[in-house]
Amino acid sequence: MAQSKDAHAVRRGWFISVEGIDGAGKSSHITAMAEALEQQGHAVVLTREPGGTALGEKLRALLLHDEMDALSETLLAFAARRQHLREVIVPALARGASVVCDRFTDATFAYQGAGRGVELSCLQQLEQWVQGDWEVPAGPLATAPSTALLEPDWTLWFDVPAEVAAARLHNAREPDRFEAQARTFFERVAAGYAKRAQAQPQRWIRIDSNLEREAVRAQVLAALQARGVLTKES
Ligand SMILES: Nc1ncnc2c1ncn2[C@@H]1O[C@H](COP(=O)(O)OP(=O)(O)OP(=O)(O)O)[C@@H](O)[C@H]1O
Ligand SMILES: Cc1cn([C@H]2C[C@H](O)[C@@H](COP(=O)(O)O)O2)c(=O)[nH]c1=O
Repeated sequence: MAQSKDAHAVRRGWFISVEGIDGAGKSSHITAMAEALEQQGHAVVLTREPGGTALGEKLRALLLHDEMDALSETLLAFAARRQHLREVIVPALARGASVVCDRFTDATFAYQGAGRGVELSCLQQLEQWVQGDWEVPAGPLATAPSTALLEPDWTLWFDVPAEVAAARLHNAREPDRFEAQARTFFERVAAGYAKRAQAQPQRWIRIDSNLEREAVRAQVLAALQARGVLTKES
């Protein structure tokens, strides 16, 4: 029987991003999430933004430690992202691996957009330039390769009040340039995430991170199981 060309096409893996204000507690769960995927037979690339490539890690050091204006921050975040897509994310998805990314473009909309006040139209233009021209196989949620913006299939958003996050970070480590920001900055960033989540509810998974670590972990697993990313035995 003749088969369509699509029947032989490689399907790409999951593209999952993880977001939240600094101190939300996401790092505590990302490795466990990647391990759970691996245990169920997925090849997984665990990576982060800014970073994930040699250039990206240099840009990360600048972003986290050097003073600069908000537009410079935005441009560096997108430059790191472009290289990350070229070297790591797109090749991984193309060979069928899943990508778990500690922050992606939603962080730029939340931190530089809502936090610093960079214009939405500027962020949207950069997003289109950086994420708009990749050819990757269809994702697990799609029936055909998409020519639209390359963005995560799922975004786990660790939501916690700014004062709880600040209390968690207090004395936890030497603060970087973002972690040293005032509470009001993180309230704006949190509102920025909430707005993004409201605009694209099909992609966003809100995790109530204002709970004991074990309860947060249970929510993460349940959310991924409910969406068929993980099977029940994880
Ligand atoms: N559920 C929790 N309850 C209490 N403390 C927590 C919880 N989760 C994480 N922490 C603690 O809060 C601090 C920040 O956690 P973590 O580094 O995982 O946050 P993060 O969201 O990854 O932050 P950042 O984005 O700044 O790296 C750490 O000291 C961690 O041990
Ligand atoms: C991708 C991205 C990140 N940031 C900020 C957010 C955090 O404060 C740091 C990264 O630190 P983490 O410990 O890895 O969470 O960078 C940003 O401002 N804009 C971005 O696009």
